Amino acid sequence: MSRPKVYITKPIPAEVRAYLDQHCDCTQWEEAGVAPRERLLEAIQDVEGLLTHGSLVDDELLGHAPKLRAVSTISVGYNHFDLDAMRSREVIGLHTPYVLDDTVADLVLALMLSASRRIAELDALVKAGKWQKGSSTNEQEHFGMDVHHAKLGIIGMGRIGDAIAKRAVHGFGMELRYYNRSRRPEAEERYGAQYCDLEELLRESDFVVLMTPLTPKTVHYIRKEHFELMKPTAFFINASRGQTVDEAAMIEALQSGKIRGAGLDVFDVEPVQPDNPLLKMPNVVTLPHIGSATAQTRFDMAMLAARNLVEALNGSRPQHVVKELQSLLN
Ligand SMILES: NC(=O)c1ccc[n+]([C@@H]2O[C@H](COP(=O)([O-])OP(=O)(O)OC[C@H]3O[C@@H](n4cnc5c(N)ncnc54)[C@H](O)[C@@H]3O)[C@@H](O)[C@H]2O)c1
Ligand SMILES: O=C(O)[C@H](O)CO
Repeated sequence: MSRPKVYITKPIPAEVRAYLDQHCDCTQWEEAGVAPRERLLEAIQDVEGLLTHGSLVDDELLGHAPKLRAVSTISVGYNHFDLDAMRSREVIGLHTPYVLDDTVADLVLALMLSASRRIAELDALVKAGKWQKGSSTNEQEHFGMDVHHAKLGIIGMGRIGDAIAKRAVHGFGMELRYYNRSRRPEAEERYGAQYCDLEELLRESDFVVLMTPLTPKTVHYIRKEHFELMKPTAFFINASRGQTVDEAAMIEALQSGKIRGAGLDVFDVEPVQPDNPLLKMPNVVTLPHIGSATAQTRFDMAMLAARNLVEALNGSRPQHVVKELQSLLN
């Protein structure tokens, strides 16, 4: 039986490549980063499978790959898939749920703690030699806000939301509200979480965490009117996608003191532009989209994505097809 041809759009761990080589004829982008669009379009003319990370999979790309049957992304988010184009060309899309939940949840807690206890700001102060003699953590200039026993609101209570809830409630004794597309009785039972509407969540929470996927319905999901509902002492944490928030409205809310601070792993434009006002705000913690970026978790994601692709190409029923394309399996 002939082996399916696969293109890999970015360097992957040797062990994952060795696994793929057992099942497929692979070609890989060997340089740093991700294959640039033009090179990618040239490379996929003959392939049946694509292993990728964030490359836009749209009608143009699919038109360059007439034999393509499956695209497997090394991410749980798949907002870079044009689902209509994939459905109409019968190309299956696969992603990597579950394996990164704990790692991303750890980072969300780190953002909450860093923003509210001013870790990055005060680290910079100490390193700049500006820790004045006589000042101590008891002095008001270094005060922050408590995370423990504060009120947390999670928007998008899915796999990662659940892992955040576990840490926040069981570890930090936080009081939890959540807003989700549908109610999650198991989260209510496990964490004493209270389901409420978005407005109540924003009004009541000391920390608002946004964890929805980016879909046509969640573009600028959190906007000016939402920041206006939040407490002036509240922190806004975004580890979903930059476009789920109206960034200009968030900047205005931070500049005018409508909210106290923010912890951001994602931005409207990535890498974030150097002139973005968020980068000048001491009350905002900024990270370069590293939610899942530990060596073990990135390895697990790459291996899962490779297994997903092999399953899809060898005719067995793949487990991690994105839900909008599962009808292609029937
Ligand atoms: N910063 C990072 O590095 C990083 C890492 C992993 C995931 N993410 C992002 O986090 C997202 C969530 O991942 P997950 O595995 O928890 O996904 P998930 O599907 O398990 O959870 C998402 C939740 O959001 C809810 N939701 C969807 N649309 C909604 C809407 N319009 N209103 C209210 N709720 C809505 C869903 O019902 C679901 O419960 C990913 O899609 C990705 O964009 C970011
Ligand atoms: O969606 C994901 O898995 C992360 O954002 C990494 O890209």
